[in-house]
Amino acid sequence: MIPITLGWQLDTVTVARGGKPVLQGVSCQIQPGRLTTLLGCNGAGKTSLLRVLAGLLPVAVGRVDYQGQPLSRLDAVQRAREMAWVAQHPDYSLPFTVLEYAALGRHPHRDSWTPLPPADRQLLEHALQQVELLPLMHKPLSRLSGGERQRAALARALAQQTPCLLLDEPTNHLDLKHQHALQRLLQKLARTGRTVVQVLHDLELAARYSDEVALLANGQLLGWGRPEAVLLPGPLQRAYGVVLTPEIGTGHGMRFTVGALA
Ligand SMILES: Nc1ncnc2c1ncn2[C@@H]1O[C@H](COP(=O)(O)OP(=O)(O)OP(=O)(O)O)[C@@H](O)[C@H]1O
Repeated sequence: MIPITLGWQLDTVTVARGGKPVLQGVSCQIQPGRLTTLLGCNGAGKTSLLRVLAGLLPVAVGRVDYQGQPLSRLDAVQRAREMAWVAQHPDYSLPFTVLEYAALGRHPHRDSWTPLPPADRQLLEHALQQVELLPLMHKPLSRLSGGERQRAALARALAQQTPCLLLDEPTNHLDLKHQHALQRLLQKLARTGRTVVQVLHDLELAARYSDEVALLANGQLLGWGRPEAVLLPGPLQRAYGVVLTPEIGTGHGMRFTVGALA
């Protein structure tokens, strides 16, 4: 029987950057309807893995399938209709207002030379509302705070209306309230069938909201699954090089106590 494969299926993926392996033998399946968080220390390979999922980084060895087909069969426009991408450092140098910047998300769906149809305008306003930026829609990007710019990048991705969202440290620059609001929004999007994959550094935020976490170290996958099954003292120490003691809280995910630093 042929297994039904949805989302991404990675089989022993190895990737090199600058002649050095940055992902080694990574195998996993990312299914729709889940919020998945990639964790690990600086340089562990999280962004590289996210770029592989987006089709932005060639795979030296192994196989990446998306919706049961090799991902490489999709061209850039097809990928942009399937996956919205928020980079770790989005380009905010464009001389655009917030609304114009968010409208970039509609490009994969239309001819750039046609005016924005009314339905697109509604989508954009909804996306801006989801990240609480509607009151700033006519403000130039150059005059936004760091957190407001980050939310503009998220609005652009939401406006793209893709089945999948790939977000590299989407909580960068966000205050506490907006970090939690964003995680709740991502959880809600996953509940409606979207595939959401993000990179985070905050273990407690990841454990509280993610359906699944992936723990990476030196380009290898140490674990993939429910946060409480993966974020255990042994793998955490291997991944972060510090003693981390997890505690399962009541209704609020997990807490992590950091031991003495060497
Ligand atoms: N453009 C590049 N050329 C060569 N090597 C790169 C490039 N980008 C990243 N690397 C290397 O690939 C490895 C993995 O980097 P990656 O960006 O995937 O890590 P990360 O887990 O996302 O780290 P961080 O938490 O610091 O963002 C690192 O050793 C890094 O130095």
